[in-house]
Amino acid sequence: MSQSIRVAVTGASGRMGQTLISLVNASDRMHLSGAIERPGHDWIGRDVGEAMGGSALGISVTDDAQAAIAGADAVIDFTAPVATIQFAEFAASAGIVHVIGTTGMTDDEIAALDPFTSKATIIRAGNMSLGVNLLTQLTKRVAAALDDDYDIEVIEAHHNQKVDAPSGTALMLGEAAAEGRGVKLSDVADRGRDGITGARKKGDIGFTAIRGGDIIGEHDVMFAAAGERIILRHVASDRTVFARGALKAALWGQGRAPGHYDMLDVLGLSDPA
Ligand SMILES: NC(=O)C1=CN([C@@H]2O[C@H](COP(=O)(O)OP(=O)(O)OC[C@H]3O[C@@H](n4cnc5c(N)ncnc54)[C@H](OP(=O)(O)O)[C@@H]3O)[C@@H](O)[C@H]2O)C=CC1
Ligand SMILES: O=C(O)C1=N[C@H](C(=O)O)C[C@H](O)C1
Repeated sequence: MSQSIRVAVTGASGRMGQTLISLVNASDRMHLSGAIERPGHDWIGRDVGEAMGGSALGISVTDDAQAAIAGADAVIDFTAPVATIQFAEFAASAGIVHVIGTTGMTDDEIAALDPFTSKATIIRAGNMSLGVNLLTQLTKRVAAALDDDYDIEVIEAHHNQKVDAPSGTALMLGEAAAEGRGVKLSDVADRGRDGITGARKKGDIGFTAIRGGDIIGEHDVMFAAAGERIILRHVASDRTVFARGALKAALWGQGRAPGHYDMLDVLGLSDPA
């Protein structure tokens, strides 16, 4: 049997942080070596299992991210863009795997990861579930098969605490649709309709974001034409679908050359070169 890998989790108190810690703890292929929160957080110094309302796990929550990352084989990070860039620097110094689920990163923030990809094995995706990654491939195929008589709309729904829109997943699906159509998403994205917008521009890819209650994550890609609509849909009803993908990525990255990968690489769903 291969050795159990050491995993540090950032944003330990967060929705994803807690889901990840539970799954890492239940895995026989990895164990929790660090639980990171920001300085001043009231979990700092507490046993993370107890802070989560369960039994002790023997790991105290720390605000020393650099030390926790240096003592891990992989860091799994679902936090916020500025924090993620800092964690990538620490992952590069340690030469380990950095699994990034954080969304809402601007193009400049994504580019800020570049210097670290020569030393860290970065695996980043706006959605780590198998279902959504498969859906991106289906979206690309359908978009390639249809002409622009079919208006493409991406509709997403999330809980009322989500801070970024459109969701990372919606942008992945929009990119896939644009790629299938042979256009650049930045040239055709319509991201904020309000007021007298005028008629829909042919060829645009529209985005709509719903926020409410405890919705975990729902995404539709609609292809709407005169007389018919095709709707591709993914519904997440449990955050473990994202966490399972992240754990898979942490394992896949072990021994892999430094670089910037995505979940299609991990899942073997990338198009052949
Ligand atoms: N790729 C995917 O499959 C998925 C991605 N996500 C993304 O993951 C991110 C987190 O989502 P979620 O867990 O719901 O959010 P939460 O707000 O529940 O958790 C975020 C955590 O990160 C912590 N954090 C923020 N900034 C820092 C920092 N500078 N240093 C250390 N910790 C920090 C927060 O601490 P504090 O409370 O003190 O701010 C909090 O504990 C979002 O970007 C979300 O879109 C979510 C689900 C799936
Ligand atoms: O913030 C969330 O909750 C989620 N974020 C990701 C996104 O922005 O797409 C993935 C998932 O939909 C949940």
